[in-house]
Amino acid sequence: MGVQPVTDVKTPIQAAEFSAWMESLGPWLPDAPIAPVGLAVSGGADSLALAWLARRWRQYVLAFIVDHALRPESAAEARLTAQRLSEMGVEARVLTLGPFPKGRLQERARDARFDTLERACVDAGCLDLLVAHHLHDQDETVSMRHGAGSGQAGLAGIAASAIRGRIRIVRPLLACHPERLRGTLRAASLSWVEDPSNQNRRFERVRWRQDLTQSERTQAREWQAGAVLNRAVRDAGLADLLANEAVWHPAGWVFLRKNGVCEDSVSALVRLVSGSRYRPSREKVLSLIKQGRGSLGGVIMRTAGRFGDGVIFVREMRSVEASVCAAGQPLWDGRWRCLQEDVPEGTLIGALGSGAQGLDARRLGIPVEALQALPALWRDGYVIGLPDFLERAGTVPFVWAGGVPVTGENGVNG
Ligand SMILES: Nc1ncnc2c1ncn2[C@@H]1O[C@H](COP(=O)(O)OP(=O)(O)OP(=O)(O)O)[C@@H](O)[C@H]1O
Repeated sequence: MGVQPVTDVKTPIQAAEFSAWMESLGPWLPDAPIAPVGLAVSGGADSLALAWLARRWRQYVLAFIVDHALRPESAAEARLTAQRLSEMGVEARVLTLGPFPKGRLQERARDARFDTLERACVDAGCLDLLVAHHLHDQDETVSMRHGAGSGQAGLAGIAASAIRGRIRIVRPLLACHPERLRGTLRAASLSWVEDPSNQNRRFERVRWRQDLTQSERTQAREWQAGAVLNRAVRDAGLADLLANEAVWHPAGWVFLRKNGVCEDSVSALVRLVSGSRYRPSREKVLSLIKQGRGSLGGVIMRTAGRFGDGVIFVREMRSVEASVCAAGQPLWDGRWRCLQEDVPEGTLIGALGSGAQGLDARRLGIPVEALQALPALWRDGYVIGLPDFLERAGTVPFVWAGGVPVTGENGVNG
């Protein structure tokens, strides 16, 4: 999906045009009530236009409105948005967030919003969630990242399609000028909510939005297009290299043959094994390769020894997350999800750690560090459930749920 010509930015978007954008981002499940397509709707012009267009594209869509409860009027705005959606024939659910800890408000609000949206999508059977980022959001992101010295990965900008946890986030409007979205709503006589924080220069993004000139936006689009191409070529090379040189084991660790050690493979594998959404910095990756072993981003890279001629990547015990309550199938350590439906009250998910003592790592074919960093169900200081792939009695289903692909994140981009 390339940038569309913006000769007349006021021309409303037609249903056929939107459908063509959606087709380019498929495949999609059949249009059925059992698996509606999710819509993230704030009530602003962009996401309301998205909802209106999406409803013309298919019958079964389900909108989620997150009320951050940070302003006194937000609950009423969320209700008003739900009503506007219902008038367009779009069913809507309001998700109200609890209070936030102080500091880094925008970032925390965004993370909490996505976590809540992901859970709501899973509950409602939505595999895909559409969000309304548009061309100007992309320009601003790329310009901000360029200003901060980002490399090619960052300059590739916001992805049109990306896996986030258990769902796929899709951004069909990334190549669309925001004026066209407002024009679309006006043509359909629809109103929207203006969020005052979108004008607040205290936020860095708002300053970029207001200050970018047309030629700076054009420049940002050139950087982004170049970076997307560069990323696609690097990704293809990396996928090839990993297919030939790496083995990813079900217990969450990776073997990489000596020939396969390079900046891209180490960076991707550190991120994969840690379950982090972020890549380690380039300098740190290069220094780790130079040393040949060490710890980076919560992952240990060391000589593979009995596992072959290369290195292994294992989750570092001292970096694993503290135990979490096991009820409700939570994600633990950004890596594992326990699918056990009923767990006794007071059960926790935590690292196997000392609970690995009775297990023979050598016979299981797992490095000791990887074994200790596996998840287990704990109750009153005792292990009551091991992951099922260890194939022992009394195991419980744990699945890898890092939700971050090793390559191909920016495969489709605006
Ligand atoms: N409170 C919210 N509830 C649901 N989805 C949201 C919410 N806030 C943002 N989103 C989704 O994330 C996208 C990008 O967020 P951003 O904060 O840039 O949007 P916005 O300025 O609120 O734009 P919009 O005009 O779409 O409302 C939105 O277009 C929308 O799809």
